[in-house]
Amino acid sequence: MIELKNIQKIFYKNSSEIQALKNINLKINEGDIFGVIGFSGAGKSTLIRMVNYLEQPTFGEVIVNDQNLSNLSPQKLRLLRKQIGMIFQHFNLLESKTVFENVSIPLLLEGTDKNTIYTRITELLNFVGLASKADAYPDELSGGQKQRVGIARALATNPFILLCDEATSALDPQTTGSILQLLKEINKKYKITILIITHEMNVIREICNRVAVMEKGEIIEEGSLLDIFENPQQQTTKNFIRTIVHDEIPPVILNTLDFSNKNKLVLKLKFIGENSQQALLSEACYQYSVQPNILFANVTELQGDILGHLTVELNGTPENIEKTHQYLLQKNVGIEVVENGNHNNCTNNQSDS
Ligand SMILES: Nc1ncnc2c1ncn2[C@@H]1O[C@H](COP(=O)(O)OP(=O)(O)OP(=O)(O)O)[C@@H](O)[C@H]1O
Repeated sequence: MIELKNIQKIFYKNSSEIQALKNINLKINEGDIFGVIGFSGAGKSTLIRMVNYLEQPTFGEVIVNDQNLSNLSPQKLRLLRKQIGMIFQHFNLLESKTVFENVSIPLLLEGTDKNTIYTRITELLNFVGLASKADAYPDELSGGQKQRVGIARALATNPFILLCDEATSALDPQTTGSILQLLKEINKKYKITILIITHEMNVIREICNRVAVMEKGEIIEEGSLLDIFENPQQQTTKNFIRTIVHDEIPPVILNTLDFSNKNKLVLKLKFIGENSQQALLSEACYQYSVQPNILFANVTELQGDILGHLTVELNGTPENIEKTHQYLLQKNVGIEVVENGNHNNCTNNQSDS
């Protein structure tokens, strides 16, 4: 559906070069809600603007629906752009036009007749929940309502791709949630592939099925939502995840632990999917006569999957503690041994710092 091949983008400013994108390779499949996350300056906006060729690569190819954009005539590029909708952080509405008029703009530019426009815009305003605001002006709307207008306008020409440029960054958490649900509905109902750029991990968690993490113009990590949350490889990815998944032992608890006592072992356990439902820890402790002392627990929902974090102090003989440890490993529980307050001894599929 969308493919970026060996993309580089260099901006020239005051006789110096800014390498905004370096060797970007990315494939977005039909039906994806694909999220690109990165800090400010990572290159996200430049990347998303490649897809509708608002920004052209210095090197590399952009392929959309099997068409190499660099080979398209200006007329064919204009036609393709009509099929790629875009929404923005600051909505980009015309303040002097009503809601109805703002949403109509793409159809007016196409020369669509008035009756068709009326039917289509009425349908879209109903869909985004703004039928009663058709005659209102943007300054009479809340941020969330303005973004709904932006979404209706982006859908007016029946696009097959929707690009979302920090679409919820100016909204409060509750409004963000409702806009994200609307995007999910659009993806399902109209079968529109969605590419979202954001600096908020919550946006990724709520609706994306695939994720790429960007840093300094490069994609440093990519995978399914569960892959990224379960086994992040890069420090930046881990930092983003920690903005919403709290898996650190609070210092006030950490300071009470005695790491030199051989009859105690502190483990940080990660449960995924079905494992999270099972009483694996209590089974193991019961079997090997070990007393668990739960220090910290947290459960995160990832669009139907469960990711659980549990930090536990095992109390028993060193042999029984080791048997309990091995039992949990065999059950595919992600485990880190916490030593001296550092959980750097990875004993399963973990690679945390
Ligand atoms: N038109 C331009 N001219 C010169 N430099 C640019 C231009 N557009 C972007 N850049 C530079 O390219 C780099 C990537 O910018 P970009 O806006 O793509 O990052 P971003 O991840 O979207 O950041 P933000 O979230 O702050 O918008 C930055 O160093 C930026 O200053």
